[in-house]
Amino acid sequence: MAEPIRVVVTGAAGQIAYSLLYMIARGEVFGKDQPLILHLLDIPPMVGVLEGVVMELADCALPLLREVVPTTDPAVAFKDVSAAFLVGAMPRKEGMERKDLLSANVKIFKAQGQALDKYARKDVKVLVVGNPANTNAVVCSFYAPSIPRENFSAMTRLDQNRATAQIAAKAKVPISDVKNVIIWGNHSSTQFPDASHAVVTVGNTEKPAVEAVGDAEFLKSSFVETVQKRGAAVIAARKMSSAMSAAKAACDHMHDWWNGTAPGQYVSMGVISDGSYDAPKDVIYSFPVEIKNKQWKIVQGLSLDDFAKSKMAVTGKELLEEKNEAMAVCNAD
Ligand SMILES: NC(=O)C1=CN([C@@H]2O[C@H](COP(=O)(O)OP(=O)(O)OC[C@H]3O[C@@H](n4cnc5c(N)ncnc54)[C@H](O)[C@@H]3O)[C@@H](O)[C@H]2O)C=CC1
Ligand SMILES: O=C(O)CCC(=O)C(=O)O
Repeated sequence: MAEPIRVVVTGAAGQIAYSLLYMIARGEVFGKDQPLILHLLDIPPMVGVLEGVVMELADCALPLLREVVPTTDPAVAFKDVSAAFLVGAMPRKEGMERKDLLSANVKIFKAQGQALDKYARKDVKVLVVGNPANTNAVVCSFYAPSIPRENFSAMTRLDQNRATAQIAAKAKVPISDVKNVIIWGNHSSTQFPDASHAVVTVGNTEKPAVEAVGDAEFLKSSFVETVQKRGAAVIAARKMSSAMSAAKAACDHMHDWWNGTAPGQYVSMGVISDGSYDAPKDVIYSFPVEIKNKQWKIVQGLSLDDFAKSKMAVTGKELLEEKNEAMAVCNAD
């Protein structure tokens, strides 16, 4: 069996981590023959809760889990990690936009970028979940200059999963028969969920989603709005933000980054923008990517109509504004 790898989850005493840790420790992300040492980071007031999480992980009796390291010290948490799930941050409450969290959360990601730079492996794969995820990821990368920018990503996989589920329900097919739905831009209400390149298997035939769904207007209106506002809808219903689905999406994201995407299939990830599709450069923008040998590549050459271009411009502009605001907060520190 392989040597254990070290994986850190921040916000380890929180609600997303409560689902996420079990999935990682079961082998659903890094494989069923990859032993793990889990580093759990939270803040001092949560030490008691963290102890309970450690007890429960032990009580799960998971063969791949070789060691658990609970800590409030970033130097311990990030030491030699191969993968980092940066979940720890304040979640929004009803009536807030995700960017309202910016000034509180961005400082966490500055400090964690600095700690990653100092203590983590240089090939660490970093997934930022804590909101505003794209902007936190850009900040984290900025403060970790010794780690390639390509190693920082933000989670839009939950949006992709939500969009895929909407299309599967509308086309009346199992979720596994829908692929290549794209999330462009920011993990916010300006994101653009795009089904125009998605493919649905009906019977034994692959069809464009627009044909399988049979309702082009739906794909441009209520589909887009439902996905954009799904996080808020869950908060309104649960009085807490999405957790089980967020944990599942984090596993999907890291799983595909680690293991690669199937031929002809792409997934959406917030990654450093090179200006593809006229997105602003140097923000973390969600693109469709293909992954091989743990390296993502933005899918090129997809056609965009004026509707798509206008939506993508709005979300790109928001990301630039968020980045400027975040850097101002960091510089004021
Ligand atoms: N990108 C996405 O699709 C999604 C993002 N989120 C975001 O994930 C974040 C976490 O959500 P939940 O787990 O529901 O929140 P939660 O409040 O249940 O847990 C957050 C945990 O982070 C800890 N924490 C705070 N500051 C920390 C620091 N400096 N270092 C380490 N830990 C720290 C808290 O003590 C708490 O235990 C929120 O910002 C939420 O908005 C949630 C769902 C989806
Ligand atoms: O919507 C939020 O602010 C919290 C959780 C989240 O990001 C989501 O459910 O998409």
